[in-house]
Amino acid sequence: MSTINWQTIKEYEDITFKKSDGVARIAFNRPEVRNAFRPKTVFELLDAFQRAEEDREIGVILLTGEGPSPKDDGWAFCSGGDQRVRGKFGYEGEDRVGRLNILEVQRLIRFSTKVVIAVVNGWAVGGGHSLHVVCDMTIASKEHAIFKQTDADVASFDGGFGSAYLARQVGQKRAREIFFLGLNYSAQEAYDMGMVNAVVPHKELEQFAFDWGQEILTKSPTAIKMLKFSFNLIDDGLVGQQVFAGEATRLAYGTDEAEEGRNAFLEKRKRDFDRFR
Ligand SMILES: CC(C)(COP(=O)(O)OP(=O)(O)OC[C@H]1O[C@@H](n2cnc3c(N)ncnc32)[C@H](O)[C@@H]1OP(=O)(O)O)[C@@H](O)C(=O)NCCC(=O)NCCSC(=O)c1cc(O)c2ccccc2c1O
Repeated sequence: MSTINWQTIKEYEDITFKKSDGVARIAFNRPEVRNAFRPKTVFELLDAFQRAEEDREIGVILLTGEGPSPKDDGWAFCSGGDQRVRGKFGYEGEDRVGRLNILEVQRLIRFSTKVVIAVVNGWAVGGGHSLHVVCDMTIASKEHAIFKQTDADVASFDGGFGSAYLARQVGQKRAREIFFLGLNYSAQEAYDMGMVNAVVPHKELEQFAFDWGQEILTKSPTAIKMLKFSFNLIDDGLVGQQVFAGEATRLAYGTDEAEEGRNAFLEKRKRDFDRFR
């Protein structure tokens, strides 16, 4: 068991962002509304995920929710879009622009070169459920995690990762049940279905997730990154190929052969790749 020493990286209003020994922790911080997100929350998430992506010390990102609620002690990972600010064209901030910008967060998680783990400490509902789905792994609180897909209740539908990728995890029949009925599922039920990796007593949840992070950090970062994009590739089409190929290009840039190509151009001389055949 490793000691956690969270240090705040940046202060935000709707989220918290900390790191300790190579592991970042990004958490929703609106526990009074079960950590529902508004556009401001999402802008802050985008900023934190981008910072975590570019921080070379960080190899693993935990996504979780602050809690419990000061109102009633209820725990939440995330209850999806804040329905109080939903307009005709999406979720509105002070500028009144309607946004569905949580989809950008989903893409950052999906295409992150780091391993992203959902640490589900309470309700994972609607768009919050979709976020756990898109994370690389999910660790759930035995006592407090509840998985529920309410999209159809509020006339919304995540037709991307939230549903289609969920079906990859739990199978078509179960995924349709989750969306069409909107039932509550415990951590153990979610584990049995294949959408949760581990069920952990609430008090040990964060330490457990942090320890998994430490284990992942002992492994080759290049291998982990290429494995993640290999897992993604079959479902991500040409974009998946682009992401995977981008990392292949990065690896190629590190070779003497690539240096010869660049140097010959810069030195205005004939390129010579003979020694690389
Ligand atoms: C999450 C719950 C099941 C929890 O139930 P519980 O009984 O424990 O708690 P309360 O219902 O009393 O809630 C406490 C308090 O929080 C407020 N609240 C909870 N969730 C939200 C929310 N999402 N938005 C606004 N406010 C919320 C609740 O009103 C209470 O406030 P008080 O003032 O009364 O104390 C239950 O709360 C629940 O079902 N919540 C709603 C879940 C939901 O439907 N979420 C939206 C789904 S749609 C979505 O998230 C979504 C977003 C996107 O951006 C998309 C983009 C593109 C495609 C799809 C998208 C999408 O589907």
